[in-house]
Amino acid sequence: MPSFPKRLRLLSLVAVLLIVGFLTTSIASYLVSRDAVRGGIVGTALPLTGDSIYSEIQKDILRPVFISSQMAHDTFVRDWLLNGEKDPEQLTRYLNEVKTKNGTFTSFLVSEKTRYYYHNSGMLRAIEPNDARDAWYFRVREMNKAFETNVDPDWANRAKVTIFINYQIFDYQNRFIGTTGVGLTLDTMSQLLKTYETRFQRNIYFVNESGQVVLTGNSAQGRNSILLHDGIRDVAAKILNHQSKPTQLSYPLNGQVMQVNSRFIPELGWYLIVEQNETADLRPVQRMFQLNLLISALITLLVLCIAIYSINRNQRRLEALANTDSLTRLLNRQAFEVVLNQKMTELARRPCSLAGILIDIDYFKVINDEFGHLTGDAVLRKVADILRHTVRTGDTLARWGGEEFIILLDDCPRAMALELAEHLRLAVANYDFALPRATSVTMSLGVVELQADETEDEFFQRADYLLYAAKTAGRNCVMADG
Ligand SMILES: Nc1nc2c(ncn2[C@@H]2O[C@H](COP(=O)(O)OP(=O)(O)OP(=O)(O)O)[C@@H](O)[C@H]2O)c(=O)[nH]1
Repeated sequence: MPSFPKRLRLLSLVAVLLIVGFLTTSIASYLVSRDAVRGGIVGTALPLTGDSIYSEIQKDILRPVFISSQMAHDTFVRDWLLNGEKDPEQLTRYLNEVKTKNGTFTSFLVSEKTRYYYHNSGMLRAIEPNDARDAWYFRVREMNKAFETNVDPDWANRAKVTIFINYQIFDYQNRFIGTTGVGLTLDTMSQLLKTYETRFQRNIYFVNESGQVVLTGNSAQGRNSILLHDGIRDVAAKILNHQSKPTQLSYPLNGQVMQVNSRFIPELGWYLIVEQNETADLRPVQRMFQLNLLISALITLLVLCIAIYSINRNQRRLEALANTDSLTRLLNRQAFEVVLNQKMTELARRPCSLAGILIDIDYFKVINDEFGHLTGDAVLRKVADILRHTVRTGDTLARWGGEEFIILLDDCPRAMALELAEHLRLAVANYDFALPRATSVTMSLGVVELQADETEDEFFQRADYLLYAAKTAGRNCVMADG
């Protein structure tokens, strides 16, 4: 059985192995799950959200492009311009009809000849080359494509930010005669962003080429520029890269990690930014990690408890085996000597009477020789049983060796010890061991009372002497000192 420090070392080793094993598997599975969640956000969730919003936006922009194209090719529009813009009411009705039917925010026409700006609510004013608000017209006039998408404030509608589709109008000889189109309010897109934000729990917003937040659902409200905002400003330069290919970035914010997916939308000249705090998605993984650790700690504790219990139980069993005589199940000589030592120490502190009875089976060799060793063993076992059942509880009975037994009687004066010895002698002598030829088994006994200042050896010597005296006196008798 390992000694206490050895046991402690063994248990520590088991604990360390379990802890290291559990920690390694828990951490490894946490890292794998975390990477899977992160991979899901970065590789799938954010790009998909970006793609969905982008396609929604394209849909929203393509429809007005189609409406504007129809307006630019409408024979009524072209004839009305070519016929000298005679009845502005007629055009206003037309523009109003386009707006109402298609649910656009505004519809307009600018004549190249008169430079008048016609609006669905009537003729607004003449546009001026030097007016910054009208710069768009002179740009459209010169461009080599049929239309452009322009995000500008709508001056006819309290400068509300609007997406305009500016479509060139040509006469039947392909000469430029004006520009027409519709405007869309950004409210629809803002609503779309809000819906996506709520559904996917992500921040979705647009910034222009200089990083200003131009359109948001709810999340980026209050943000002016991504160049100034904590966290994202570290990656702002990488976002504003003019690439329509989606860019995937991440930045730390208040000890958490934000994953960002951004893409340039050429139709708008804006960047669509989809952001997600990965911490929220990682929370279940972290909770699972904590649960794993807790279970690991409990298992480690349980294993240690079982190990301690088994070690102690085995130790007790081994100690019992080491102290017990295997044939008779009585204490052996070593165990008896330990008990005697304890009793003598106690006696020094608290004087009281202590007696001993040394017992030897008479002519045991004859039993062995006549009936065999197995019968001899059986007799020894039976004598031990008789002694065990006859001594008082609290008395210490042991096999002293061979066919000898010893009893230590606590708090027992000589007379009482003598009485017990006689009782034992008779119990064995009268017992039928069922040996052939009705052979009886008898014992000789020596009874001693421990004297003050007597050593253990002296005590045994006297007991031995008295036993010898009983033998020489004819056996099957008890001899006591005094
Ligand atoms: N069967 C058996 N015999 C044992 C055991 N231990 C000792 N013996 C035998 O016990 C016998 C003891 O014999 P002796 O010491 O000569 O004494 P005795 O024959 O009992 O004669 P007295 O003591 O003089 O009455 C020996 O033959 C031992 O071999 C045991 O565990 N089993």
